[in-house]
Amino acid sequence: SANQNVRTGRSGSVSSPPVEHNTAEKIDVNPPKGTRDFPPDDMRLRTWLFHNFREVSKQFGFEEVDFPVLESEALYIRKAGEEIRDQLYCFEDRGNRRVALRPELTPSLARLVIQKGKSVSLPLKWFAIGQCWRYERMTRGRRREHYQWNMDIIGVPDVTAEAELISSIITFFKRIGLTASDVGFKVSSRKVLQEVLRCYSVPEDMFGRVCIIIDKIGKIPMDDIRKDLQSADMSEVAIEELLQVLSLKSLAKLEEKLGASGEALSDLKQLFSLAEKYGYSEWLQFDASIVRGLAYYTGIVFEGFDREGKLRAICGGGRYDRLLSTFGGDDLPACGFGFGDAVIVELLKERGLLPELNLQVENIVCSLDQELQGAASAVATILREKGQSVDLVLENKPLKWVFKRAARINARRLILVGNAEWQKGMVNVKTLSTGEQLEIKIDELE
Ligand SMILES: Nc1ccc(Br)nc1
Repeated sequence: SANQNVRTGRSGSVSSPPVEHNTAEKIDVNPPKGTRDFPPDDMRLRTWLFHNFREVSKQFGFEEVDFPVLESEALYIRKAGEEIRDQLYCFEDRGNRRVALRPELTPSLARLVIQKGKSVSLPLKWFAIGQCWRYERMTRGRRREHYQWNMDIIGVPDVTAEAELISSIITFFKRIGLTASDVGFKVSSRKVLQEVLRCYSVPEDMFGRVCIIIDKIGKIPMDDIRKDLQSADMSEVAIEELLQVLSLKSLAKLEEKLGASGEALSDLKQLFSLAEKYGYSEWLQFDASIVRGLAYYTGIVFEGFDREGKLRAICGGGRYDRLLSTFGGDDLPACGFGFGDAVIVELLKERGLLPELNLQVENIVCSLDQELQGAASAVATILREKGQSVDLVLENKPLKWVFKRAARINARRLILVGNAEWQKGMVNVKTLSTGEQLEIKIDELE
């Protein structure tokens, strides 16, 4: 091009004349409140995390699924007073439809299962990694988006499904260097709550709401908990009995309280027995106070916690056998978990377990003469067609600049395309770790 003639040697070239002064109003270059960019370093860590999510999901025979980040608001309208409802990122679209950025993945999964109906064979073992949203007043300055790994088993009524899901999370923890000394699982069943409420004739339709109230223990004053329980038609006696049962941390004590015939106890006993067989008993503990904050759980619930007690729950899940029928579908037994991308990173930082992840490009290719830029592109193509990664230097740069870039991208080799060598059908290959330099025939490059 005409500009070509005015290029000044290696150091640089004349581009269009500089703008005298920039009159444009500077946009806010930060992402919207509560959201994150993922520049290369952060994106490498996220990719590493998601790779481990995927590897474990594959190891357990799960299939990946995905759903729109935008869903009908109706998926999340549950009357139990959940935080997820209070913080729904919802709006009316241009077609006057009430829609929401998904706050979690399970309702989408339930929707897809119903949509697929009889065309899929059970059990379904599906996993997804998706961005989830909440609209929270920025008073607490918390994030408004995070990525969640979900694994769900649809069509298995036995706690063998929950045992398998917990095993998959433990497999993930072990993969990234965490042990039972670092993290554990608190396990309970909502059937504990159900059995107590039945004893005190609390209406069944209060169940979800009572769970949400109980989940706030430790987050709001106990007086407010008691007031909320009273508003859920519970008597003083029922409330005290319930709070007493929720403080239990041993299955033996639970049996003393509820008797041996209830489903809660048999489910939990079976789960702990299966944990023994899987070899992960040391990771689990019974804790009746665990109810989780989603209204749709109906049975076993569990959450991963850091044993130092500094962080919020790492992950959580449980059985939700009635969710499909709330969407008008036929009920199917279902259980699953959600695992966020934030707390786990905080924990790995705490434990010094964040992986060293650097950009690694095998080759950097550069022409020593501007007439050989095309030749350099040809060399890059040859290497790439052999499956190698190449950073092709795209402008005339001083060698000092090239070496600096080679170091930054951790290139293994520097391929120099020079006139003399090119005339002989060769290039200069420098192994950067040893400094060894060889002239290699282009068709023998590998
Ligand atoms: N459900 C939800 C969504 C987004 C964030 Br951040 N936390 C929880």
